[in-house]
Amino acid sequence: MASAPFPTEESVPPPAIAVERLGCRLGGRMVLSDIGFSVPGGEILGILGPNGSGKTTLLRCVAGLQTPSAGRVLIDGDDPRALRPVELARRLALQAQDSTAALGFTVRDVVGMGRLVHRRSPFAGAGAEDRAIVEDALDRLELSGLAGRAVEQLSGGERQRVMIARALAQRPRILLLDEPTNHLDIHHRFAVLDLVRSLGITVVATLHDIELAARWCDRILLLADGRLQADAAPEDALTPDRLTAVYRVAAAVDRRPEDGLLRIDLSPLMSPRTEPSR
Ligand SMILES: Nc1ncnc2c1ncn2[C@@H]1O[C@H](COP(=O)(O)OP(=O)(O)OP(=O)(O)O)[C@@H](O)[C@H]1O
Repeated sequence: MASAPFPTEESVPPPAIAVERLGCRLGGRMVLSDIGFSVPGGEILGILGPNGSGKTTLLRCVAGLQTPSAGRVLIDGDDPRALRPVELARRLALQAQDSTAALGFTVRDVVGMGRLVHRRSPFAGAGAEDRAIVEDALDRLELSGLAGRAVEQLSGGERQRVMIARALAQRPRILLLDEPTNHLDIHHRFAVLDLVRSLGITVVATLHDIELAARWCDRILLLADGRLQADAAPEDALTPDRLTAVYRVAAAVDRRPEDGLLRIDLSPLMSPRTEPSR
């Protein structure tokens, strides 16, 4: 009987992202210490943690925009800072929170910027395929009606969708999202996260909405003070005790009886000052 070849070390692909003993010093302070994890291709990883815990810095290290002070990041086995910018941008797109670089352009122009890394030369114009991909990204993010509008004339949520559309137009294998839902109304939160999941690509997203993250992510990294507190499936990472320790809130976690989705109820910790008087 013919047997399948046993995978050798060379034939096993590296994880899409590997982070090894990463440390990052900013302003004379270690804002990330001893962070290690890997992300297999196709996984959706959420990075959660309180303000200032290091989520954006970690995402910037993965994107090759921030040089670590210790350890390393590998994208498909390569150091992102050693790759040519165009090569890195074909593998990985970052949707950052800041959209100021888009000001002065129309929505369609900004989404079209995602195609620049695929041009054969910097002087080549957009081809039919580029234009089709841009229209598809506009349509998916419900932006077709705003395509001719200047970005500065958009609301915060519309602008956020433009930056996501631009990242999608880049057609990356890895998508890094920095708080992709913070300006979005509830319809667009679900729509954008469903859309991203449907792409089947590797995604790393920083998120503040704990329940949304629990339902959407395959795995959660929980950060506090620049250190990893958990790296596990949502139900194992987001335990009531851990949520209380990290976020300083009271937490109850259970599953909705109708569909088994995680339900996370958060409330302020009772202190003598906030306790209602009888
Ligand atoms: N350029 C910088 N120089 C010095 N310190 C910085 C710099 N950028 C960020 N920091 C500090 O690093 C820490 C981590 O910041 P980071 O933006 O990664 O946190 P975060 O978890 O994304 O926060 P938030 O939830 O508020 O967006 C914070 O204490 C922040 O003040």
